[in-house]
Amino acid sequence: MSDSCFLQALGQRRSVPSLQLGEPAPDEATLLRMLSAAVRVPDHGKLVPFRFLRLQGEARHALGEYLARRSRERTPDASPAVVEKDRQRFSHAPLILTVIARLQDNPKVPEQEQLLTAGCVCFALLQAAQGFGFGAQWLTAWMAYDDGVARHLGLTGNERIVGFIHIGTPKLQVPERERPDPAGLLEDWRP
Ligand SMILES: Cc1cc2nc3c(=O)[nH]c(=O)nc-3n(C[C@H](O)[C@H](O)[C@H](O)COP(=O)(O)O)c2cc1C
Repeated sequence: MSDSCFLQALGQRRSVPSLQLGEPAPDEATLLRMLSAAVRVPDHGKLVPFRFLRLQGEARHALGEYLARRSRERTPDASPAVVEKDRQRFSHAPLILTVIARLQDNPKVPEQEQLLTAGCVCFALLQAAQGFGFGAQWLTAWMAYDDGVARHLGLTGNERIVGFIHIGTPKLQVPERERPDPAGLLEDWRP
């Protein structure tokens, strides 16, 4: 990829809402190439403070059934529409990669940096998915922060869900949305 293609890709990155993601998902070889891109993140101390948990096929629907139960447990007066939304959350995109931060005690690398590295992995996955012609969206919602969900997915005590990266083939071209004006965010520090 020439520099200009690379810069063009950076300038065109956008998410595709999970509801608009359908089959096919990346095949195994493509997925591994996407993961190779995603693991090339800045990583202080080379701790590799992340791992991936793949959700695909029937496992997505089984997780949806659990989420519906958990949703009712958390909010007994949740409306049927809310519970149904939770049941369906993982049923749209054909592939969801759960990016899990593995937090380690390290005198030089605080937890925040390890979480940031795992966040970079999420962003790199979005870029890689788009680069391979797929669409992707980084979602969290309550299920990323719920202890019951974490246990259900087999996380250990030092692990955190940083994002569910929904990946598939876009069903439509997503319109551009307004972006911040970078010049307005830039200041010079003056002593
Ligand atoms: C950590 C994180 C969590 C997010 N969780 C959600 C979410 O639960 N629901 C949602 O609609 N968007 C969520 N988003 C926003 C989408 O990933 C995405 O940024 C948004 O759809 C706008 O698209 P864009 O990436 O093209 O700007 C989240 C973003 C981040 C960084």
